[in-house]
Amino acid sequence: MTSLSLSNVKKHFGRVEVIRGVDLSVDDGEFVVFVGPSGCGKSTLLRMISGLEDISAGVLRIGDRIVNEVPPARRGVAMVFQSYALYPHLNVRDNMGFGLKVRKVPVDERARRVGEAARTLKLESLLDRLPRELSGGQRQRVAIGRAIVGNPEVFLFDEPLSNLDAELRVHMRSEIASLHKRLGSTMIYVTHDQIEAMTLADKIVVLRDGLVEQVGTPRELYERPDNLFVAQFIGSPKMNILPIGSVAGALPAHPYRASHVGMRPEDLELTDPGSGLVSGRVLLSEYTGASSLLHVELPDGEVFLVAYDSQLIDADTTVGLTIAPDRLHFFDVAGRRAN
Ligand SMILES: Nc1ncnc2c1ncn2[C@@H]1O[C@H](COP(=O)(O)OP(=O)(O)OP(=O)(O)O)[C@@H](O)[C@H]1O
Repeated sequence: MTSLSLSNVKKHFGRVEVIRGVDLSVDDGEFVVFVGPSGCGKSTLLRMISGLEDISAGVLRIGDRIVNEVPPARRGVAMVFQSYALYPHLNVRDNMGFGLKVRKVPVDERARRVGEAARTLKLESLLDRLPRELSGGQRQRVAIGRAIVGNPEVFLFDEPLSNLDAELRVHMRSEIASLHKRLGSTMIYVTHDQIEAMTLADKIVVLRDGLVEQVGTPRELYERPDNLFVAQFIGSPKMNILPIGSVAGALPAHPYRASHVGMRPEDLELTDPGSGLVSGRVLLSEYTGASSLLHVELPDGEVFLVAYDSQLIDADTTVGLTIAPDRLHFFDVAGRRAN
């Protein structure tokens, strides 16, 4: 277990700067998730922490050591990849023990650590199988097992579940959460999946274009996004945003110098046309089981998403939309949170 910090960390590939000055601290035992649009630098940042990419500028500390120049094997980190990266010709036992063998850990110590990791990950009955004889979820468990046996101070996960089908993802997600609880290790995890980020993270880091947009707990990011980008990135379906001018007359009095107002789909309620904040025409009503998602076209052509109970509403019906005043998110002209 250990803490970790990045100070003004940068990365150039040739003349292109893809990580443009990141400051971040990760506490001992914390589960931190990196999210952000494709190409924003999540994997690059993770690979810089692991030592697979060098650091162009800034300082990376793991524990109280500066590790910029420390080779990957000496950083006390272990990385789990999306592609599993198992050796196809080695069985599960040897895949898990490979790193220990390279480090010349004695045979019985190796066997003990592999046995313990296999028990933790319920792989005991599979130790003699080759990777091709395993399911995707079992392969990923072996990859995690290989990380565990090295007894790392920090686990790094690069989209470890994205090759799995939906059901297995949910299952493995809960396994990773319980692994974190059991080991208490520091973990950094890259994902595209909002639910993974929201459910696993103690702290989410939202990246955009090589910079940190906001760091916070899932609840902080969801309930008080710092800016328009985070407001629209976190949450699915995403937050509806309107220029303040289009609803100014209907908004409750407020002291904010705001240029945009945001409303989460699940905070909106239907009301009689003309009586709410805005009115619009139902374009589409999508039934998703537990709830429906209404697409409502406002007079200026904006389409609002509204999460609604399971009842469907006919297309072309005109509806009013209302929201509790304390559920409104205000943003200033620069896109920063105003309330
Ligand atoms: N070896 C490399 N050489 C040049 N450019 C690279 C290299 N690796 C990554 N990049 C660029 O750096 C930027 C960040 O890439 P990175 O893979 O870190 O993004 P990401 O957020 O993980 O994306 P994704 O979600 O699509 O996996 C991208 O613009 C990418 O094209």
